[in-house]
Amino acid sequence: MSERIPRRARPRRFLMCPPTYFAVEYAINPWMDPAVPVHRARAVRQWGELRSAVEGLGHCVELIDPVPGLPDMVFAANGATVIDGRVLVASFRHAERSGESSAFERWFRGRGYRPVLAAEHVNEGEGDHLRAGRTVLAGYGFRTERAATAETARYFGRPVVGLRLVDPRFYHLDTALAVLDERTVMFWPGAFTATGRRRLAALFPDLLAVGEGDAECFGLNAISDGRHVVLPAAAERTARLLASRGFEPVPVETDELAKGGGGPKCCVLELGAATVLPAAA
Ligand SMILES: CN(C)C(=N)NCCC[C@H](N)C(=O)O
Repeated sequence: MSERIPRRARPRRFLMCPPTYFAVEYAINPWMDPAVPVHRARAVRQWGELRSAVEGLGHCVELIDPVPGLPDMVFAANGATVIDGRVLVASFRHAERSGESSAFERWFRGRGYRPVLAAEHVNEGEGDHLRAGRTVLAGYGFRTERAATAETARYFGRPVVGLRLVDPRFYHLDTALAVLDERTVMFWPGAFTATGRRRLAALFPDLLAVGEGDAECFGLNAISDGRHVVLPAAAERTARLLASRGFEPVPVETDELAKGGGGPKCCVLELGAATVLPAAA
């Protein structure tokens, strides 16, 4: 199953937030250590390269203004979940990030998105909600709460499959699993319960397991358009696995941003399909 499968890129629109105020001033995940210096200029450069890589694949990037005092806002994927133009604005687990909700809500309302709803339950947006065809995979346990699953299903009118996360290093679903296309998912099995692993196996004919080492360098925090997969350069085994399946890995350096506990996917929030054709497809 593999190299011969023709992979088709789907152009998307993404929302990103420049890391103007990026810093590690508190620790709300196991990767953050305020004692380790952050080189903001390097983070800004890596973020710029990520943006260029995404745009270079033919995707559109829109920007939200960063807000002083919200150093994690660069991880825009957490700001909301957007499906078919409906917006469910995140409600953050930690007070340190709660100010981001109103910034994202204002952005969506200002751009004319409707409806826009502030989530009632703790719900960290696309960090824990990944689409696979009509189904939404919903991680819960560390950030998003289990009750959010029902709210997400009601609001979007889509089947939502809850997946409990069990390893605190992989506190958001998109640190432990990447949807490559409607039938192909890659994941690190150790981040899930036996029930979760069974659910994934039942849903995806092509379920690719990656090793713990690549998961630890955020190799699963990848952006797939169905053909190209943007992922951290350090995840070399994952890149080889993807290539063997006919995907085109696009490595980027994001180790400075990783000090905040995220990778490439954390920095982009999907807004929907783009109308332009991808240059690289
Ligand atoms: C995949 N996504 C969106 C993430 N994993 N987000 C990174 C969030 C990092 C932030 N310091 C936090 O701990 O919330």
